[in-house]
Amino acid sequence: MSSSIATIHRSETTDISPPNRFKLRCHCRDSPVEASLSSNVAHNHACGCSKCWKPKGALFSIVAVIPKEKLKVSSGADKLRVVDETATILRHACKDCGVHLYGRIEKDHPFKGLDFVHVELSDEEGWQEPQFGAFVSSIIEQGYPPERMDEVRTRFKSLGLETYDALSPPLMDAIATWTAKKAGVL
Ligand SMILES: N[C@@H](CCC(=O)N[C@@H](CS)C(=O)NCC(=O)O)C(=O)O
Ligand SMILES: [Zn+2]
Ligand SMILES: [Zn+2]
Repeated sequence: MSSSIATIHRSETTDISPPNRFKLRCHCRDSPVEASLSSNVAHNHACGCSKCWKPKGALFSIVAVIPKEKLKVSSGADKLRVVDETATILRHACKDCGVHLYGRIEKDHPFKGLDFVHVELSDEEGWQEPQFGAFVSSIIEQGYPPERMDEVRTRFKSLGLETYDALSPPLMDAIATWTAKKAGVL
């Protein structure tokens, strides 16, 4: 891994014992796809972008990262397909119910080595709480009335969460630092 950001994430995640106890499951009643996670997640947040999976009717996705070696597809791997092969995050969805089990980055990128996951797909408690709202303005692109954005941002504030129209400043700084190092200007 060329970037330090995955190291940062790794130091923030905690191993869970016994390994593979925590499972994410798709919404299929029969033979759900299962991913087993062996650590907690980091940078959990609400994402308003159009690409991250959210339950029907939800305005935001809840999405976090976990080192990819901490995630194993433990059942139903044959039902997974990549939603968009051209995206940076290769989101692996169940072809029957559409739920995204994990998103992985294969190309050179500051977040390569981290998988994107939705902990609401787990029955367990104790996951990191959402830390901020990201890509908030993107909900307008999906039909949300722009004149009602104040309500959305106020709701986040009432939950003690900042809102951003990209990622949070520390994550944007980490991406920019990676890019600057790659370009040789840092
Ligand atoms: N406004 C766009 C934003 C999409 C976007 O840039 N999403 C971010 C947050 S998940 C991203 O990192 N995307 C990379 C990818 O989807 O591969 C949308 O709503 O579709
Ligand atoms: Zn499914
Ligand atoms: Zn997103």
